[in-house]
Amino acid sequence: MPDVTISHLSKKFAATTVLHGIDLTIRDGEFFTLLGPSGCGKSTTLSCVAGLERPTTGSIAVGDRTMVDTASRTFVPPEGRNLGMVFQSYALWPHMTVAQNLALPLRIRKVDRRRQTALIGEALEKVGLADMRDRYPHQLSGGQQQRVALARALVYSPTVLLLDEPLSNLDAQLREQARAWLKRLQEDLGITTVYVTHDQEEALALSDRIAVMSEGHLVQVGSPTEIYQEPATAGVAAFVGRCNFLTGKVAAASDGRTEVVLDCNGRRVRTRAAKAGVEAGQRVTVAVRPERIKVLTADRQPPPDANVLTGTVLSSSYVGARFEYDVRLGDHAVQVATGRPGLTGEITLAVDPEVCLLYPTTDVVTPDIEALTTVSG
Ligand SMILES: Nc1ncnc2c1ncn2[C@@H]1O[C@H](COP(=O)(O)OP(=O)(O)OP(=O)(O)O)[C@@H](O)[C@H]1O
Repeated sequence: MPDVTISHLSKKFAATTVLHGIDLTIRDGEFFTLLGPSGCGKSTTLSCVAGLERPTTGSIAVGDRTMVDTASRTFVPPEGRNLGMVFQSYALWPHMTVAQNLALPLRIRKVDRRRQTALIGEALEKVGLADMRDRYPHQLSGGQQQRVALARALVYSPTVLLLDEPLSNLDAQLREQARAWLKRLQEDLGITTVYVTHDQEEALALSDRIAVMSEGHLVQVGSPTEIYQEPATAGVAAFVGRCNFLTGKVAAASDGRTEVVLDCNGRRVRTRAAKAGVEAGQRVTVAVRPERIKVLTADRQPPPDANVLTGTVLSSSYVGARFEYDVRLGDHAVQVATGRPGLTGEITLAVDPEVCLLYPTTDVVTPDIEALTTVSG
């Protein structure tokens, strides 16, 4: 299976630029996800790969085949690209059976009848629907319709699979099952896959690598663990998973550690070094995931290097696998996720400097203590 190489891809709609020079290589056999909030340009990028949109500038190649290059005025139409596509609306023809729906792309490609029957059988086998070929779409569940759409994208052996929010019409439980199934299928087929979603959990669960997009730019490209544990910006930390943000001022910065005086309670905390480097006196944002904050009890001593902070529990909720607490820290609140039930009143928190990420920005909104106090009564 080939790589997909996107170079200097820009797209304007009238006077508005929605993609600003995207450079990206999606590797052979990779499950690659474009992740970002609504309107950031994920679908437009995918549509440019599919040939449904023409870039304003830039080029896209699949393997060594150039699909579009604005410099040399090359443009291969969608039907000439041999890419499989599945969209949010499965777009199955309601008046055609499953087999007839799958036959359509084969007829367009002038595959002979006998070969069509064999290919349709194989594709339905792959998605586990071999016995449903004569059903109409309305006789199938949402999950089955989604599989038919996938089978239709696979039936002509595309070189790359392009999936635009294909699971978003399924209910939560079905969606999780479909996610696991899709991941296994993609691995079995080894097909290079470009997946578009705004659902960060889905992206983390499915992908080999993720590109986080914001306002037509790529902000970070990395494995799910890199994106979650080493977010490149406070914006990525906020978008992927939950995160606490505390603002403050750098007191001292030395190799590997930075000391920050927090605005919320005037306490000094040690953090990791900022990626971009910071100077004493600079305003910064400290970001910590809720599950990285440890709750100390009498029998549990803080690790030697940890930041130790006291706070007051404002509210708690039980979410099945863990308890979540809103904890007042000075005039701010932080979220703490832990297995410990029944925490109330004043508690002591330990935070390893290694899990305190530091960003030279103060642009992330911190939780409003008034709102939390009101909610908790
Ligand atoms: N045909 C079009 N004409 C004008 N503007 C468009 C067109 N298609 C997309 N846009 C604009 O381009 C921007 C990016 O849209 P795009 O659909 O790529 O975003 P997205 O990240 O996929 O969002 P969503 O998750 O909501 O689908 C948006 O501001 C959108 O309004």
